[in-house]
Amino acid sequence: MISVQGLSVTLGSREVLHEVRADVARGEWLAVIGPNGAGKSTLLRAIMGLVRHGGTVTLDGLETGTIKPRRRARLIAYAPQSPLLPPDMTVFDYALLGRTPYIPYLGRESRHDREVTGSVLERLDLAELAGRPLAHLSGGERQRVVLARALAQQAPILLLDEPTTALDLGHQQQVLELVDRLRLADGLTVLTTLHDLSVAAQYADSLLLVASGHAAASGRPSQVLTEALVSRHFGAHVKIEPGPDGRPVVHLVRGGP
Ligand SMILES: Nc1ncnc2c1ncn2[C@@H]1O[C@H](COP(=O)(O)OP(=O)(O)OP(=O)(O)O)[C@@H](O)[C@H]1O
Repeated sequence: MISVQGLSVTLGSREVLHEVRADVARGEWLAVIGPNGAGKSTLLRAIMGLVRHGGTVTLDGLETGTIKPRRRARLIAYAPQSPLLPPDMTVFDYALLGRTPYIPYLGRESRHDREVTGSVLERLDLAELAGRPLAHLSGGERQRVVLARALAQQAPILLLDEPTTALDLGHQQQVLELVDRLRLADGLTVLTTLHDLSVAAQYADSLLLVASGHAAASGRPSQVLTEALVSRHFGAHVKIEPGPDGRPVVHLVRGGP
């Protein structure tokens, strides 16, 4: 569904990504992990066509450069890490922007568009805030509104850049479970960056470890999350054990590195 081949990005005079390769099959969840500044967000932005890049990105077999914007918006939804939000726009109107690819030129949103938007807000605990201007939200509420807009788009590919950083534990679980349910029910293909390695291992089918702009490792969570790789690329001293479901859980070891 998503195929990235030989992807390189230069920002300013620095090559931020070098020949990165990634494949995500329909209905799969790939989590991109890696230290700060590794190039994770840049990878997502390149897949979205928001930064110039070398190499190819294909979505559902189509090279991104050849997809018309409206078609692309029906194919892929993207929730950036911290987008600029129009302060006076209400939560509902902002989430409704996700329906733009379905609204006819010079037309208005349909009842169905409003229903989809309302249902996404409901599922993200935002229904009560629907009329609130974006400037009057907490950081975690803002983050969920950005996600609501992406989910309202109902695209089969979902790109989420650090979707849970500002969320409390309950809302983290709510968001990740919702994405997982949509993936299992509708065959959504999910690519997300995640800083919490245990969470990434728990939800994703496979992990891509990006370090200094290179794909340093990829595969099943237990193949990528080894103490040696985490120590080498994150400079962290950790203990990794299988959790109750057999997937790796990463513990920080006090006193290191
Ligand atoms: N416009 C720019 N010009 C030059 N360098 C840039 C530019 N934008 C980002 N970078 C650099 O590109 C590198 C990759 O940034 P990116 O945001 O992709 O990292 P990341 O892995 O998502 O990091 P984090 O975990 O901190 O969010 C960083 O070193 C960053 O400083």
